[in-house]
Amino acid sequence: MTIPKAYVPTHPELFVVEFQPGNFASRLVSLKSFEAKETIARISRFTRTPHAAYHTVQCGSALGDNIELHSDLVYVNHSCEPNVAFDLSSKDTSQWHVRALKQVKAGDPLTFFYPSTEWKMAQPFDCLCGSKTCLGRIEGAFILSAEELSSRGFVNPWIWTQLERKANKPRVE
Ligand SMILES: C[S@@+](CC[C@H](N)C(=O)[O-])C[C@H]1O[C@@H](n2cnc3c(N)ncnc32)[C@H](O)[C@@H]1O
Repeated sequence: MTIPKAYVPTHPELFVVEFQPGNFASRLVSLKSFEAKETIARISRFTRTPHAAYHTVQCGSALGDNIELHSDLVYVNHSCEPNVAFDLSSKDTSQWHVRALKQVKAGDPLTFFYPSTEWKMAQPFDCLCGSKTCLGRIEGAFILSAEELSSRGFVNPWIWTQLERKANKPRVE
């Protein structure tokens, strides 16, 4: 994504967006260090949308439970070994936040595990995270096992609910 014409940084004290030419190659880099479990930012600038897209984040298990981020947080890429969690588990949306899963140093790109929010992604992609436990194609949680999910630090509750539903669904022969 190239720099959008009207771009204004939303968290200039916390992050910088490194815009890269080419398809979806931009990323969000931390300007500060954070300890594991520390809250990095509230997820506060968003609107609900019924339409899932590559830039939306799922926030529940009902059809249309998606939010559109109107902040630099939209540039957080996926990693199979993420350093932050997008925690939208509270019923109180003012509690939704991004939290460090491990130590984050100034200069580190921020990454979260997309299947921790997304059951079935609108736009799957081949992961370039380069981690040892990289899953390859990222399509959402629906094709992953409980083991593959639970080793990523944090997964939102609706993903566990949807996984349970899938496991209890009678198979159609
Ligand atoms: C919400 S955007 C994140 C910001 C994006 N990098 C950009 O330049 O706009 C999500 C898209 O970024 C790309 N992306 C994110 N993480 C990736 C990864 N680990 N490997 C390859 N592409 C990734 C995918 O195209 C994905 O659909």
